[in-house]
Amino acid sequence: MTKTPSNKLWLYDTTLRDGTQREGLSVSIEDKLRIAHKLDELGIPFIEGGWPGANPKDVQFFWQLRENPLKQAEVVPFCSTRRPHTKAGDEPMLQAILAAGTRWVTIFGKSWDLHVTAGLKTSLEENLAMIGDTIEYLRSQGRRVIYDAEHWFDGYKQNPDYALQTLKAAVTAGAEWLVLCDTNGGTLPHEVSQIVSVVVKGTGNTEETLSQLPITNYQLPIPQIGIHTHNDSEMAVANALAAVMAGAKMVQGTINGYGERCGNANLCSVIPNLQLKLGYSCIGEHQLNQLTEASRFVSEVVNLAPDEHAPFVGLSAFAHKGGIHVSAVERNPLTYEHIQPELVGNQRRIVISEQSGLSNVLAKAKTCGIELDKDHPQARQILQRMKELESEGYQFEAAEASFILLMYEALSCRQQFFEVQGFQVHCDLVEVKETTNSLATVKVAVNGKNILEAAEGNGPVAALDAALRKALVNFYPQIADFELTDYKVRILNGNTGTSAKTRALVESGNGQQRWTTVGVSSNILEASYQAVVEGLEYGLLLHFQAEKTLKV
Ligand SMILES: CC(=O)SCCNC(=O)CCNC(=O)[C@H](O)C(C)(C)COP(=O)(O)OP(=O)(O)OC[C@H]1O[C@@H](n2cnc3c(N)ncnc32)[C@H](O)[C@@H]1OP(=O)(O)O
Ligand SMILES: CC(=O)C(=O)O
Repeated sequence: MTKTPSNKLWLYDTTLRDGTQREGLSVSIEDKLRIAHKLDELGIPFIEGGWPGANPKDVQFFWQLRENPLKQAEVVPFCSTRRPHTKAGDEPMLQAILAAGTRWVTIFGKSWDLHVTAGLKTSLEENLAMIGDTIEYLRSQGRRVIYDAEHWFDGYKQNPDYALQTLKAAVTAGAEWLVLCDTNGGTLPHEVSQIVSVVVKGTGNTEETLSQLPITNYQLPIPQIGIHTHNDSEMAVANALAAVMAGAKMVQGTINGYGERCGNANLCSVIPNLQLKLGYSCIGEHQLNQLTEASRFVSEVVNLAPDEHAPFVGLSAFAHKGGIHVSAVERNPLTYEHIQPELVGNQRRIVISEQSGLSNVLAKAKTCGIELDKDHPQARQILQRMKELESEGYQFEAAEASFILLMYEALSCRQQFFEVQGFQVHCDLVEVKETTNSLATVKVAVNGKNILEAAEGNGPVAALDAALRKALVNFYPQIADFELTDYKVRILNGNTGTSAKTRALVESGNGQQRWTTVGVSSNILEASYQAVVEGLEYGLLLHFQAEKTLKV
């Protein structure tokens, strides 16, 4: 007999149901299966898989999951109560969730009298019967029931007596969890605290009473309270935390906060806040430190760019740019970090820019294996040169590879793999059916040999890149693995018309790593050429210095 720790919380992920109600997010069955297995690995105990009666994909999902079941999580289908004036047993939707073959099911019903009369167009009594009959029927079929009280907070504010009657109908019929939903996302944390406290007291399951009960194997007295919040007032996470602090034991949310309209409570923020700040127990420590990876995995699968500024799991969540910050963080990370990034699987990053001080340069040098200190004669020179270039339009925070080359240059250890002696680009403006319309010629010197090469491309930068590779590949065969993966151009002072300066950012890769280089000029080709050349140079540098630590 294990006594349930009073700090134990149950997470309920609805990425595969409410998350897919986000505009612009659509997943295949394979995507859903991959995400479900990832959430299972993360230790989420309840995973809402979809609404099987609503579309064929969700039916298939539950069938396919049986062939490759989850290790620890309960997968849960979701459905509404029966329709007005029907029999629960005759409802095809309820048959569909039974056919999903799960232990648990989630049913949502109406708490707000307005929704009953204006939405369902039925009587308040009939809505109570719909909730009760549906849950009773599912219980009679051997299912355990989570009841989502839709529009709970709005309903309670308008007509508390009726809202409480809906919960009573659910509990009397056998629901084990009552999940209070802030469906429209308009409730504020102080209201959530107050209203959840009322319901928790009503169940008799306050922290004081719970601590005196002989609770075994994580079984809590029935019913327990859960929370499901939406982010329309940007309060979803705060409201979920407020509900837990008022006694809720289940938190529903989604990875990356995906969900209808402005989204749901973001579990990537809810979990570390609960676990690291409030001392609740949700998932294992070894699972918490997979949170960043899980967040990025899900954004990759659903094909949405990750939010780089997301708390806890974003690329910038522990990125330090201001020189004052970097100086202090290098001495003690607590000065500018609210948690250790590694606890959630993230990492500290130092950003180089005109906001940098010497500390940024030293920290960045260290990540390249270069041991510099503040008294090193070249350290301040690197900082000053970088700031001068930033004032001319270069941007190193997005182009670390160019900054590293600049550092090597200042330290007189920049290896010259090749020297570009000139280039020409010819653009064919005549409309042709073929995609090729640019021709570049380059003159390069390698190891004292002069090479003249030409290549075509579907644009001038592609042609230039191809000509350079052609000229160099015989000397450096690894160049065959390099590819230009992204190219961005920004006009820096647009009000000067065609004489404006251009910044070109080129992202290159070698199949294992990616790096970005920058060029700036009033000539767009010249800016692109600088970035392309540095891209090739940095790729070679990575290749030749892969294992070498440079000591200056
Ligand atoms: C708060 C939430 O997020 S709830 C989940 C919302 N998610 C979705 O709606 C996604 C999946 N939905 C669907 O695929 C479809 O809407 C379906 C299959 C569920 C229903 O489709 P349709 O039968 O064509 O109905 P439609 O979508 O137009 O309207 C919803 C119906 O559900 C009824 N309904 C809404 N809530 C409930 C409820 N709690 N209990 C019973 N019926 C309900 C509405 O009254 C309406 O019925 P009516 O058309 O007989 O008046
Ligand atoms: C159930 C649900 O998704 C909601 O009320 O928002």
